[in-house]
Amino acid sequence: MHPKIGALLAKFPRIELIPWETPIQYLPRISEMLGVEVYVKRDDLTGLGIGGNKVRKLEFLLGDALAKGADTIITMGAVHSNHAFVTALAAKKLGLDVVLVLRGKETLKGNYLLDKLMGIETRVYDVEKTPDLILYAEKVAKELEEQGKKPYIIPIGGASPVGTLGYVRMVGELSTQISSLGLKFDTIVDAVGSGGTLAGILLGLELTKLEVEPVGMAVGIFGEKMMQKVVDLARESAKLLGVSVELKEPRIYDYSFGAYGKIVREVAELIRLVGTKEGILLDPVYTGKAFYGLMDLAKKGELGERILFIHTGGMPGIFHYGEDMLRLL
Ligand SMILES: Cc1ncc(COP(=O)(O)O)c(CNC2(C(=O)O)CC2)c1O
Repeated sequence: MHPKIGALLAKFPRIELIPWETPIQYLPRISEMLGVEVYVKRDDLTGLGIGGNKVRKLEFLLGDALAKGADTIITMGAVHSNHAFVTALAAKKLGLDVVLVLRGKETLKGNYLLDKLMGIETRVYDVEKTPDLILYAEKVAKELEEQGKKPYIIPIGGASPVGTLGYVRMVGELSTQISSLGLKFDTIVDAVGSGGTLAGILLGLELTKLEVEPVGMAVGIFGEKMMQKVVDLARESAKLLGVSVELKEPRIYDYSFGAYGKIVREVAELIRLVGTKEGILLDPVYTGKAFYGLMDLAKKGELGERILFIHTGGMPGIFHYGEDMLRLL
């Protein structure tokens, strides 16, 4: 762990949910296809339940919830939400109650099937966008308070200054890994949904002075608001840490293929390619779109000679949308 990052984060309550460092893996056959070196940081292997990037954020978010005496966790997402399921599983593991406030159709596939299998309480609402759920989540919190419970609301994707510390810590872990491997990366690429992961990477790179350019691949329609959210989150986390930093806007590209959650043939083909070439499974909502963007830009020479992809998990999405993808292949 980078000493400066370790020292800064030591003052925040953190529950260890990831008992190891996630590995960095070279992708020889994808690298050969692209003519540049591609590595992947296996944050799909963070280990709690379905793993993924949210577990890093939850170490600090659930640490904060417990420090504040919470007994019930509320969070939000689409019914296919990786974040919602892994939050619920971590909360249950820590002996906390949990209510998931979700949007969409109750489909017993992927994460929603896991929610039900684990006996997690879900409230599903027919709203357009996940932020529309905030009001419902606040109502659930009020209802719980009237029952004498102490609820703690985790925002969509865990995208808050406290949650962002999870990816500041990831960069602290990464910096010692790459110096012992003697590797220097030109770019670090991740999927952008609620923006917290990229925000943490942005701040972590600034604090460690690691000379790697962060590049985001937005999987929802990307607009100026998203960029602002990433930079604001990084700034608020810096304030939380009590550090003043100069933060440059990262490059963020729109690889949503027109809409968040839209299942497209190009990504189904990409998932099959990476799966059969490297034995690594990507998902159709997040990491498949982000890796498509990585390959697209790498072919144009826009990501440098050595690229690190953060595999942020999302496996259940393959089972939620598997039939849709098969019909496209
Ligand atoms: C597998 C996977 N990879 C990347 C991301 C994007 O991370 P950020 O939300 O931190 O930008 C998600 C998010 N998922 C959300 C969810 O509800 O699951 C927050 C949107 C993800 O699940």
